[in-house]
This record gives sequence, structure tokens and C-alpha cells, in this order.
Amino acid sequence: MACFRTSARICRQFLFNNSSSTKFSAVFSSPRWMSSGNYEYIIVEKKGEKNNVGFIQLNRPKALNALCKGLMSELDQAVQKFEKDDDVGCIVLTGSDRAFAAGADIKEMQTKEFSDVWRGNFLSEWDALSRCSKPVIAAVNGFALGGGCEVAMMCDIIYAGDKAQFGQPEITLGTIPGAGGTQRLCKAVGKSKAMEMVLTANRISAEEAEKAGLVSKVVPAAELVNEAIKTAEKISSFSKIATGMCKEAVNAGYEMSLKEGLHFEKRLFHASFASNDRREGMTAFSEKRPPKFTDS
Ligand SMILES: CCCCCCCCCCCCC/C=C/C(=O)SCCNC(=O)CCNC(=O)[C@H](O)C(C)(C)COP(=O)(O)OP(=O)(O)OC[C@H]1O[C@@H](n2cnc3c(N)ncnc32)[C@H](O)[C@@H]1OP(=O)(O)O
Repeated sequence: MACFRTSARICRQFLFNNSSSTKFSAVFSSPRWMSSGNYEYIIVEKKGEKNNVGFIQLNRPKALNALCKGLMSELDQAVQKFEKDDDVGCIVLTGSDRAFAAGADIKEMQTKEFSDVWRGNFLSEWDALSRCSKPVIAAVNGFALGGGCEVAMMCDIIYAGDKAQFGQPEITLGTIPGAGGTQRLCKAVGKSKAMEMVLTANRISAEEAEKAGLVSKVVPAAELVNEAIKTAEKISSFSKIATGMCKEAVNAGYEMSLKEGLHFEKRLFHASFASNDRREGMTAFSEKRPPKFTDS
């Protein structure tokens, strides 16, 4: 509500100063005004004692956070906004108690034809999440199915509430996962479990997901978001250059041979010696005081 009052005040002030209608329409059509926190499908806030955690909550409860075009485009916008925000060191992405996201919007996809998705390269534009240089924690309660599970796997860490369920049920719809479900899932849980999940549409529980390596922590559902924010605050307290390098090195390991990955890691380690934060971190240790990381 506060953000709406601010926007309204800005508009009143602008209108007072600029009476011409062309300028009026410029204000209401300007992307900045539209993306000043007025989202239809998500809630976007900064959280943590130092306001250094970017918090995005999928908020389309009537459709169990089904990933429609509007939601995915708002999610893309919000991730890009936090990517550029120097105060934010880590992002938390969550849904509702009942659903993180029950998949891509089936009703929206139902009428699409092959030529639409092929020529339009459907889904290719929504990659801000997987390209984000800052760590992203998925806090999953309830259903993470299809595209919902895929979005969670685009994140760097998955925390699950104890009632969470993960699955790739696309085969029940006569299709297959289309945003990493056959690729990232395989790397996370191994071929056999991944193949079983995509071929049978069987869901796995939070405990099974943790046992299989898809999830790094299971907590009581009610504590999930706070636990994720706590971890995000800790990550945000470190050097943003070092956390970005850690994320890049781990993800590069997915794509490279061990030899290439070790080389890439070593070169990033060497590069960290060019940062003020590395100098500050090692000096603070020797002087027995907490470091003050300032690189952004
Ligand atoms: C930075 C940008 C990032 C973006 C990333 C982009 C990529 C990611 C997205 C693209 C992925 C492409 C490939 C993926 C494809 C899919 O995901 S296909 C869908 C896979 N999911 C499913 O098959 C699950 C479908 N839902 C269900 O099986 C059930 O709803 C349920 C989850 C088991 C819950 O059942 P129940 O408790 O009985 O509730 P319902 O009555 O079924 O549902 C409540 C309402 O929600 C609607 N709904 C649920 N899921 C969807 C959905 N996937 N799409 C659209 N709508 C859905 C459901 O229809 C109900 O609504 P009403 O009918 O209006 O009451």
C-alpha cells in the first residue's frame, strides 16, 4: 500500500508540474512507473536486518502459482531488479504454503501449436533466474511440479518445507519437461531417480528429495521462509565478489570436465587476489577483527 501511495504522490506532483496530456501519458506508460513494485502475480520486498536479502514470493494462489506468461515476466523483472541492487547479496524465492508452483500454466499452453512454440522459441526469454550472478535460494513449501520444480532447480540452493512435493509430471500431459527438468534433475539426483520421475510422473517428498540430493535442507513448513532468509542474510554478509565467484565456479563445474573446472576455479581464486575484499578479509583475520567487505 505504501508503494502505491508513493507512486500516487509522485504522479500528483508530476501532474501539478506538467499539465500537458502527452507528459501525463508518458508517466503512466513509463516502464519505471509500471515496475515500481506494482506486480500482479508476485510480491517483491527486501528482507533481513540489513535489508540485504531480495525476497520474491509467487502470489497466484488460485492457480497454485501456475507459471503463466505474466508471472514469469514479472519474476524475470524482479530478479533483474535485485541483480542490479548493490544492497542485495542473496535472493530468496518462495511461493505459498500449498504450492511453490504447480508448473507452467497448462491452460495457457493448451491452445499453443507446434509452430507457435517452435518459431517463438517458447520459454527462451525467461532466463534471468538461471543467469543471475547472485545466489538464489528456493524455499519450497507444497507443490513444486513441472516448471515449478524446474524453477526451483534454476536456483542455487533448495530448502524444502517438510510437506513439499517435487515432481516432473509433464508426461501425463503428453509432453516432457521443457526448462531443465530432464537435465538439471539428472545432475541433482542421478539418472535412475530422474528417469523414474519423468517417466512415471511420481512425486517425491521433501525427505526423499533431501536423500536424493535435490534439496539441501528440510525444515518444518512454518519455519521454512525464515530459515531461508537467515541463510540469505549470512551469504549477503560476505564479499559480493567472492559469493559471485563461488556461484560461478560451482555452476561452471556442471558444464566442464574436472580438469577444465579445476583450471577455471584456480583462475577465479587467483582473480580474487585483485579484490579489496580479499585483502580486507585476510587483514581482518590477522588483526583479529570482523572484516568489512565493500566490493559490490
Ligand atoms: C526469472 C524467470 C524464471 C521463469 C522460468 C521459466 C521456465 C519455467 C516455466 C516453463 C516450463 C516449461 C515446461 C514445463 C511444463 C509444465 O510445467 S506442465 C505442468 C506440470 N504440472 C502439472 O501437471 C501439475 C498440474 N496440477 C495438478 O496436478 C493439481 O493441480 C495438483 C497440483 C496435484 C493439486 O491438485 P488439487 O489440490 O486437486 O488442486 P486443483 O483443483 O487441481 O488445482 C487448484 C487450481 O489450480 C489450477 N492449477 C493447478 N495446476 C495448474 C497448472 N499447472 N496450470 C494451470 N492451472 C493449474 C487448477 O486448474 C485449479 O484451478 P481451477 O480449475 O480454476 O479451480
